[in-house]
Amino acid sequence: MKIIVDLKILDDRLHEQMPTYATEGSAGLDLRACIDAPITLQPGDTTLIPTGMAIHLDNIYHAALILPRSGLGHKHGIVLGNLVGLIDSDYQGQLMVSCWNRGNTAFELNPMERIAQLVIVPVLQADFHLVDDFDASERGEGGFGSTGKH
Ligand SMILES: O=c1ccn([C@H]2C[C@H](O)[C@@H](COP(=O)(O)OP(=O)(O)OP(=O)(O)O)O2)c(=O)[nH]1
Ligand SMILES: [Mg+2]
Repeated sequence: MKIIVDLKILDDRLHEQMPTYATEGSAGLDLRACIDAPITLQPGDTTLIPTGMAIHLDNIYHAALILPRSGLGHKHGIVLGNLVGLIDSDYQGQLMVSCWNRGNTAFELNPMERIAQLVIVPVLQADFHLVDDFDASERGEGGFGSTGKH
């Protein structure tokens, strides 16, 4: 489904490099590192990177997720310090990416490099109905491998 989302550009360089879906079927928009000079991320380092943009989803049934890019994560160990970023629908600040070098070699992050991706997702909010017992389900309380390995 397509929705319209308010977006503010906070870094002029983005006017030339607006976030776009790379292909018609892309789920994520790549976010760029709006930094002024290259940053070297040593193994184990985590640093907060500004993306130069803000969005206001303005709908309690929408959220956005910041996810790693698979190439950076798999080949270079560059993932997110918070594993996944959750952007609330009422957040109006700059989108920030916590960049973590979980690998064992240094990584140079260059200005305007695509570092992570943003996926907009639907959300359900719950009102909780307190109960003493649940209606029985097939799984019950089994988890953590309770169904076996194969
Ligand atoms: O990777 C991220 C994660 C969060 N945020 C922004 C948007 C989000 O709506 C806000 C708060 O995020 P979260 O609720 O995950 O952080 P918190 O540590 O619980 O902070 P708060 O007390 O502000 O909710 O920070 C980012 O820009 N990037
Ligand atoms: Mg929070």
